[in-house]
Amino acid sequence: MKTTLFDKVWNKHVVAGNPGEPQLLYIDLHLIHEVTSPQAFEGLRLANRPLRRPDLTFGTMDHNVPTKDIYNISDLVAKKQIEALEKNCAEFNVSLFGNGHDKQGIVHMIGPEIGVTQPGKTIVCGDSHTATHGAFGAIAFGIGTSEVEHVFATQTLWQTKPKNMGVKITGDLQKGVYAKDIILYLISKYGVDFGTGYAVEYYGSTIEGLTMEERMSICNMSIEGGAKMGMVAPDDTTLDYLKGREFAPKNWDQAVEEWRTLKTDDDSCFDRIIEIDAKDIAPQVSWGTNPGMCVSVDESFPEIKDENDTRAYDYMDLKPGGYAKDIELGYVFIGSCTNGRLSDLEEAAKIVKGKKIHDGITGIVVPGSRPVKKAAEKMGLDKIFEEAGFEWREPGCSMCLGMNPDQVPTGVHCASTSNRNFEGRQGKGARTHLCSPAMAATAAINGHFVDIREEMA
Ligand SMILES: CC(C)[C@H](C(=O)O)[C@@H](O)C(=O)O
Ligand code: SF4
Repeated sequence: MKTTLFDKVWNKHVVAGNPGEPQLLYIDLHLIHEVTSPQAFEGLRLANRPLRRPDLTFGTMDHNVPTKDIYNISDLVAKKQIEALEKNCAEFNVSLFGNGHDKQGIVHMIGPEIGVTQPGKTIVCGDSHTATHGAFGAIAFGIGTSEVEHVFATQTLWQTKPKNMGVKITGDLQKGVYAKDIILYLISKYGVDFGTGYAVEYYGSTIEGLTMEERMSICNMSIEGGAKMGMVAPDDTTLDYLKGREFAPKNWDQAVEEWRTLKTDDDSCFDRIIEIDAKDIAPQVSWGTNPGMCVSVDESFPEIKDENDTRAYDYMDLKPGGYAKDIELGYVFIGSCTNGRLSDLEEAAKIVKGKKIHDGITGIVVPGSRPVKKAAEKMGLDKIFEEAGFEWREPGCSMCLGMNPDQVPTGVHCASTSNRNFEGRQGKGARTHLCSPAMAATAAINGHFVDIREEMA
């Protein structure tokens, strides 16, 4: 029978349960961070149970860590969570990339970097952006703390199988349009719930032409479109990325042979298909308080349709009919698990090289992981950013969310390469505008958004 990539991976992992009912899945990789693991470890301890597969579990510190003075954690909750993770990983024998470790990074960066994120795996983490790992052709999704405990104890998880959706993107992207614009465009056009109840596979010539880092940016934000999982079928690009990484399979040829079978047989296997022509996508900027509230940079903000829109306009202090270029920016943040990878920093650095950030703009660049930081410094990117007036920081989630000292002040507008623009996301009263690294970098130089396509023409 013809099936999808998703079905193939799912079916290989079912341990118990019948189709149409919740099924027990075997979990190949469990990633953990300091925020959603403490209670799960406590549960194990109280039940006097061991952690079943420490060798399939990897921890990192990301959400709470300061990006300036990394060992000086003044927030008491943050400090407690960081210390708990350290203690728990030592006690349960879990590899931890703790504060200052040379493999430390945002949890969705470390898996691909060390090569544990692989095609055909089931990957979970107590974090909603786990779909990032689906870019490798894995089933990867976020779970809650009680599920984290279940995986600790059993290396399995009960799940109801979602339906299959294909998002087919074909054609060439315009110059100045990036993976981030693809996913923001998709969510703004089809809504923040288009993917609810589905596992989404991104495919088509545009996707095939993207690098792994770009595919990760797209899969990462599947959750902002309601889908718990986003996938791309493995191909030569995937293999090239993985080959030689620390945890890449030792029996490489055999693994590749199996990975080559991981693809959707044909379009008829999907329950729903969305088709997008890449040339229709312009650089995106969000104007409101969810990632679906986005416009093309040259398009005016939409009319008010409902109370959500009214509330969003009030919170953002913007009006229908306005334009992104007129937003008075105060902050620019380049980083996060969506756009804190080397190619994102390279793209932004190309734009700021030899220029100065605009008066009144605070700009910070935060590599998503220590390996990215190191690689960027080797290329001299840190110098380019610093000479332009940006702060160059230590890795972490940073200003993506207000769980650490990096926050946008109340009422200030921030051009941000992160993935969420909810009320208060970057700090109390902060006003977030989601965009690509290139758009954020140009905005920093100009003091407001500009159409990057014109700058590149
Ligand atoms: C703190 C964590 C549980 C949360 C998530 O699940 O995504 C965070 O990473 C986020 O991006 O909002
Ligand atoms: S960078 Fe942002 S989205 Fe990613 S895991 Fe951290 S807080 Fe969540």
